[in-house]
Amino acid sequence: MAPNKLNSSGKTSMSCSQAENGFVNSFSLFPEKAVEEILQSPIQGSDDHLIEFSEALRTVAKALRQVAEGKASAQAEAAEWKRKFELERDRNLKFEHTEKSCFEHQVDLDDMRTNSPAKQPTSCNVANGQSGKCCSRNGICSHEVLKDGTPTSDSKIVKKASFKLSWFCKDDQSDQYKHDIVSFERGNITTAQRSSKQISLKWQSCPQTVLILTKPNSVSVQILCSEMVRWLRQQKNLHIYVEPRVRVELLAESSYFNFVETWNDDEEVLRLHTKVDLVVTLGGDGTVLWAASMFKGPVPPIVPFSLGSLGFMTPFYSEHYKECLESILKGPISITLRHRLQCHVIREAAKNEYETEEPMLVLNEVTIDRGISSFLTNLECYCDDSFVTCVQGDGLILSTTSGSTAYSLAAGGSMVHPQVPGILFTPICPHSLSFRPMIFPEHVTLRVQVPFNSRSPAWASFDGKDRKQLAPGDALVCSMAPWPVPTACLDDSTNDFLRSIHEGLHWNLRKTQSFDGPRET
Ligand SMILES: NC(=O)c1ccc[n+]([C@@H]2O[C@H](COP(=O)([O-])OP(=O)(O)OC[C@H]3O[C@@H](n4cnc5c(N)ncnc54)[C@H](O)[C@@H]3O)[C@@H](O)[C@H]2O)c1
Ligand SMILES: Nc1ncnc2c1ncn2[C@@H]1O[C@H](COP(=O)(O)OP(=O)(O)OP(=O)(O)O)[C@@H](O)[C@H]1O
Repeated sequence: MAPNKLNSSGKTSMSCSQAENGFVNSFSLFPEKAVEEILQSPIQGSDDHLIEFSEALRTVAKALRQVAEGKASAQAEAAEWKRKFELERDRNLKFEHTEKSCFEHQVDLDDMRTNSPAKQPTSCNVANGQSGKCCSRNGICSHEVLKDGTPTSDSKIVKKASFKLSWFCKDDQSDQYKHDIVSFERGNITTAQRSSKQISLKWQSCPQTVLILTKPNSVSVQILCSEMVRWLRQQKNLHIYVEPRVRVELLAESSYFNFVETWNDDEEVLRLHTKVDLVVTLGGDGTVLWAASMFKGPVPPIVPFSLGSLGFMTPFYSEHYKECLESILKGPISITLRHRLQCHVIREAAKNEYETEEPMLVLNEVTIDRGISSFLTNLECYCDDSFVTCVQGDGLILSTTSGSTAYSLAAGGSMVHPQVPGILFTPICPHSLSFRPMIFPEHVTLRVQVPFNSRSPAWASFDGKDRKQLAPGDALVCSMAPWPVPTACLDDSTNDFLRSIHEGLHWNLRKTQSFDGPRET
């Protein structure tokens, strides 16, 4: 239930208006009216006893008020926990149901593979009939994330390459998984070893299918795309998927490209992750955002080639595409797991929290702004039901760390290494001198609510696209999505990130001060 809905049910002190950036007026409860009435009447006499008595009464009234406030807030909290528990239980029941049907589906697929051994990848345990045992504790196996072996429209089984993700550190060549170690020995808490090192992807069977996504209306991209398709087919014998628009372009060039596959409807796009081993993007950052937006669930590894003006997420040079793809197809690949945010728009008219529109997944950010309205936006923000602040200004950006170099940066937010899991909370032109940007940890749920008394609606946009109006009473709820976007690194996450801000932004570029001058003696 929305915090303001809790308020509107109006049973507790938490329903007080949050005037002035949410400072709660907690003096709305007067549990002992009788005592108050006595106190309201001015003390006429100057008798010491009378004064003492009235002070004692004041103390009693204060204590009673505190007790009543405490009780009301405990009741509200209990109601909130009960509500959360019920929602969670419903969700789990739904989830269990979905899991069960997925499992049954997977069992069917395993059966199909067992019955047609020629179609099984050789090096994968799952395909060898040990489903569920292939993923050791030392990494993440693709079969846990990407369900493979979905039959295509012509009933062929598409083999999906199996891979393993593991932590990798430069000075340790062993494939061992590193844990975050918290030691409680002798009461000392230490983090002895950090796990967040470079992530490495190792193919366990060869990639078979590549999806190529291209920036539209670019001749250089079109030329590179047809060259790359030929090379991948002739030299690597891969299955190639492209967008319907691109297939038309390729066929206009030559009927040779008849082997290139595409899709007919959105349903097929939703199943793409079950067929595609690798996604190649030819364009700028916008094309990477486009690629990510096509996958509403798990995302196959993306290899982003730079054909835009700036490229914060596109480290690969298109001139060297053959060498790059050779080494990517062979593996291992350094990977940046880019976190995404999952956004739900909750309409005031909805009957409950989960009656929402389709969730939107963003790789950069969700922006809530004033749109074409000239009024100040007024947005109430909550973090896990705790009131954060009320944004009064042009709007608010909730950004991933990958998006930290995009709009959030322009609005004054900090640049954050993309491997850091967090949600940036960056105001756009706040009309308050003290509103500094913030970063929340990954586990929180943020809620941005357009107050009922707002002068105008607000507008939400997702990675700069798909604008949605938020009327007074509507809210946007945002949390970390369970499906990150794995992008291949040219070098590693840190070097790629630093190179992008040096080359893309000329970050902290200044002529070095000369040695030739005054010196401290
Ligand atoms: N004032 C601003 O800086 C501003 C305003 C609106 C949108 N944007 C950004 O544009 C993004 C949409 O990109 P698009 O290419 O579809 O639109 P676009 O074609 O308008 O390009 C926007 C610019 O943002 C850059 N960009 C995108 N993602 C980036 C990232 N993660 N790090 C650094 N730069 C990045 C692109 O390279 C491009 O130069 C939005 O997600 C938003 O972050 C920025
Ligand atoms: N396959 C695609 N289909 C439709 N639109 C796309 C596709 N790929 C990219 N776009 C859109 O095209 C626009 C430009 O793409 P992109 O940012 O990759 O190129 P760019 O503008 O040349 O790069 P840069 O912003 O670095 O100069 C973006 O808004 C993006 O969403």
